[in-house]
Amino acid sequence: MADSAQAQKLVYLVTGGCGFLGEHVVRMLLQREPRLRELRIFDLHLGPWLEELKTGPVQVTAIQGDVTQAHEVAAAVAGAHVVIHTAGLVDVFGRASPETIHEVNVQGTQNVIEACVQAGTQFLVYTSSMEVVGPNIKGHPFYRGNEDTPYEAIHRHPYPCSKALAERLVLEANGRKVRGGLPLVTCALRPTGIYGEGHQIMRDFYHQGLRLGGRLFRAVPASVEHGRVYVGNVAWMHVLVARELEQRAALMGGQVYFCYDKSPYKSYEDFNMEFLGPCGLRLVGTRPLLPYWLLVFLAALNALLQWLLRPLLLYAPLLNPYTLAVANTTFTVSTNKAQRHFGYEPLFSWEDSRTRTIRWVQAMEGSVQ
Ligand SMILES: NC(=O)c1ccc[n+]([C@@H]2O[C@H](COP(=O)([O-])OP(=O)(O)OC[C@H]3O[C@@H](n4cnc5c(N)ncnc54)[C@H](O)[C@@H]3O)[C@@H](O)[C@H]2O)c1
Ligand SMILES: C[C@@H](CO)CCC[C@@H](C)[C@H]1CC[C@H]2[C@@H]3[C@H](O)C=C4C[C@@H](O)CC[C@]4(C)[C@H]3CC[C@]12C
Repeated sequence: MADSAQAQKLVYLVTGGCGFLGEHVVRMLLQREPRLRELRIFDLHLGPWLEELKTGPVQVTAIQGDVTQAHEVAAAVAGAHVVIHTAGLVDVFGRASPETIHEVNVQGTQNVIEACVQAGTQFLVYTSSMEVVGPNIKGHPFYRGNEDTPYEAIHRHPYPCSKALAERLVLEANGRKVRGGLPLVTCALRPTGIYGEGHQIMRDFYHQGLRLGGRLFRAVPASVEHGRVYVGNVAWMHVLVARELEQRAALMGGQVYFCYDKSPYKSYEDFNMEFLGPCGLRLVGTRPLLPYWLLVFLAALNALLQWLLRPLLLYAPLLNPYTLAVANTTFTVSTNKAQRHFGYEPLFSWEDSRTRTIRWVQAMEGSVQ
């Protein structure tokens, strides 16, 4: 008992800790980081599920705050040993303005970096995204690439632009002296499309399928591969990186790592059917039912309607020119950098990841099961 009390000395802060990924990171830290004394969870919106965490041996501190407010971030970071910065505005549907996306994702990240420097916090893990690399605006495929694969990363959409800028800030901050004179050690994790319990877009597809009488209609060719990774494995990578950053600062500082596991390479829609199929949905068509030019036209129409209706209401359907381009461009990773640098192995097998996700869909309100 005395040993474990002595070992529990670290204070972690997770920004965005109430989001889809953030909640998994929080729960994973509590399960798998024995050195934790206090876990601070910082988010714009705090979830009620946090209450159940407060009865355990680790002090759980919920902080309602906004990453764009430097003083709120500074107060949350003060005294923390490690910051895991997952907070972000994930918007590829035109819900938020480009300015707001920039403010949250870029200025928010700058605030986190400055807070670490001022507070003397030495370890910062940033949740980046595959979109920092691609797909690019030219629609070039990225086929089973790794962190060193040459690729023309050019973006126009506010979300990938903001993630790329924020990632650069984090990597450039590696080595800066924090209060007390020690160097800041940073790194960035780049998940591909995350899936698993709590995934809002999976929920949207499921409900859309139910509304369409248990059917979804194929829009993307089955040959287009889209990288996916299970949320539990992404969370586990964050926990491992945070743990190893101190011991392997010279190797890991300033590095980027794609998040990967054993999830199969498939098209976005075929991959979703791995979970939605067993829950009673059917994907109609072995080839896209509509020609590509018509989808491009519908996506452009949606963008126009969004613009026209903006003064009256928010029209933000799943299909727009950007989401169509992403879904239609092969982007998959094949790498072992995380295994080589910090011993990462996926914690959840593909079978486990699939079963857990199916159970979650089945438990959803309105489920056909
Ligand atoms: N979902 C994916 O497929 C995916 C893939 C790659 C990278 N990412 C990255 O992972 C991170 C988490 O994404 P997610 O899918 O869990 O999204 P999410 O929207 O579920 O979670 C983001 C969290 O950040 C919080 N947040 C937003 N603005 C904030 C602000 N101004 N101040 C404080 N908190 C704020 C939100 O309240 C939310 O809880 C993001 O940085 C995202 O860019 C996500
Ligand atoms: C053409 C439609 C017919 O069914 C399908 C549209 C699917 C899109 C809504 C999604 C296809 C690829 C997704 C993105 C990808 O998985 C990676 C992402 C990175 C991450 O940082 C944020 C989420 C996302 C942009 C994700 C969003 C939804 C898609 C564009």
